[in-house]
Amino acid sequence: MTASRDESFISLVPRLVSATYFDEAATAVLQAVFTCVEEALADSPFAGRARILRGVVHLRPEDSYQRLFGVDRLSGARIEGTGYLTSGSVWSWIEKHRCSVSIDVQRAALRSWMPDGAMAHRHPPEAAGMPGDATRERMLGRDATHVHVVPLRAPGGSVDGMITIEVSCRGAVGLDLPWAECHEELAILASIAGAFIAARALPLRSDEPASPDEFLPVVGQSTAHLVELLRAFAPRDDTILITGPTGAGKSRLARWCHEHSQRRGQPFESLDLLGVPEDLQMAELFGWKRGAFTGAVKDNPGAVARAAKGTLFLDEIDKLSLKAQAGLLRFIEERAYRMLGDDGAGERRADARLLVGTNADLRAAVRAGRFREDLYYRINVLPVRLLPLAERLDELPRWADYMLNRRHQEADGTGTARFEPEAMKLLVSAPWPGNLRQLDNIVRRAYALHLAGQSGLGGDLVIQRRHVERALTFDSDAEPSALTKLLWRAALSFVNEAERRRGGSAPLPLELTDAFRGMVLGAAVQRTGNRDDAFTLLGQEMLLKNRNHHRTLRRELSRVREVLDLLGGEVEPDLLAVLDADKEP
Ligand SMILES: Nc1ncnc2c1ncn2[C@@H]1O[C@H](COP(=O)(O)OP(=O)(O)OP(=O)(O)O)[C@@H](O)[C@H]1O
Repeated sequence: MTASRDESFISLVPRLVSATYFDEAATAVLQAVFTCVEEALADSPFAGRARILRGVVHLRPEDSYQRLFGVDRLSGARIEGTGYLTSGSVWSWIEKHRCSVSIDVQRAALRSWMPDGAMAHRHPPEAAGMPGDATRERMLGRDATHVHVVPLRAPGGSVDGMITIEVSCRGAVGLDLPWAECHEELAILASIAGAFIAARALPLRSDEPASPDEFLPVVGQSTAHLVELLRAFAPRDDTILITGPTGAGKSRLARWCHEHSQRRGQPFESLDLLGVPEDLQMAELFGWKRGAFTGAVKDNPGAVARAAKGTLFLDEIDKLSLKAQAGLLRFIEERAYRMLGDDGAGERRADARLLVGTNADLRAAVRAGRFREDLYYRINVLPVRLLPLAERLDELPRWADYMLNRRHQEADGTGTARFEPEAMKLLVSAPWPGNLRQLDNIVRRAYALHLAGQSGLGGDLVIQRRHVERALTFDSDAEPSALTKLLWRAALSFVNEAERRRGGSAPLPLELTDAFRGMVLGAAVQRTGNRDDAFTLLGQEMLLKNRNHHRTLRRELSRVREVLDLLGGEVEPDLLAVLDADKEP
């Protein structure tokens, strides 16, 4: 190692230790990287012909959060936005193999420097790890003919990000820049950077604080860096994967991304896959032609077509069947799809930007074989994680105030509404497993309790501690809100089906929802194993007293049969067992 390389290594650690912001640390790392590469270039046949254009440090550990910072070598200017992100295929390749890669952009050749130092491969253009044509075009468009990517990884740890160096050397197409001479030193630099940067989760220095708006009314310290990132990601057309617990606000954040993209003003279509049975997912996504299946009485364009020119948010993506995963992958790769039952026109195309949400661990789903690995990497281009409310309590008072005032406006109240300090303290100290959705419910309940105790809506309104206390007591079991959510989803599924049958010979009238009573009774019989206990459990002692419950159960279950006959398809084995038992003499 030369003296100046030595120096840059030695000075790197204290600079990383004293850095308070991510960009300071990234700048220190990139300066050491530039020194290392420039010395290798100076000792090579490309001396004077090859020049470093820029370097980028990109942090993306475990999909939880990201930081991106780059430096233009010539001007020293900070590189903004995510336009310089190396492609998702490179990321998945280095993450999988923990190797550095060198890309000859014009020749579309890729060399992997495996960590054991022994192997170096060349790959044909279509091989895994190679950036796609569009990304290579973009690289060439900014004069980058050679790109070297090093995994950012603390010794022995997982891959937490990558360092990318872009070099311009038009005369070196098909020739190796001196990566062989410097890739090991770069790997050492990256491991020092990994140990200090990834572990410390340094914040981004933000010139302009993220400002709240209609779609994201509260941006506190906890989410400021996330919003910073999203401001960079939202305008791009890449897929954003929003992970986070239920009720944390993923759908709203997706809408925010749409409103901050060039597609704003175009359709925003949201499809929650939890509410769509697996055998209908392809149809809901890609549409169907009349007669494609029983009950398809008229054409339906599907979510992808409805989102054309705009954005499609697919929530609960982990619920996608393997068949629909294959369809979605094809749509992402080729923007092409086929409507169900469309044998004539065949292939259709739609330009829809994809945003996806999930509450599940998609990596675990990939390992378990429930989620396709290739699709995972396709949707995991820009992953962001929304924290549970319990981890952003600094924002809770503002959320509570915002939700209260929104409720007050909806109720046509005049003046302002606020929580007294003791009431707010109680909110901050409560557990929030249901996140923002639960908070919204509590706020609404406390508001209703307050109104119940006074005559009108006039004047300023102060919610007291006792109202919050009572609202929280009702809510002490988080289950009811989960049930409400599921009931709502069932209602949406029902309406979806009714829409599908609109105008057909077998419509879906509202009366069929009465079958729900029968299903609940059936579930209770199945759970308790005994009709008397089931009716007692559901507060029907009167029927038991008169011994009328057998007749009631029979009547309710016959409604269930009616719905099942109309809808067709598979029936849950437990429900089938209850129905069969009812037939027995
Ligand atoms: N930006 C926001 N503005 C106003 N209310 C919000 C916002 N984000 C979340 N909420 C409240 O939280 C509720 C849940 O939000 P959202 O549906 O976006 O969460 P989610 O994470 O997508 O939930 P799930 O995973 O259960 O679908 C909303 O109905 C609303 O009451």
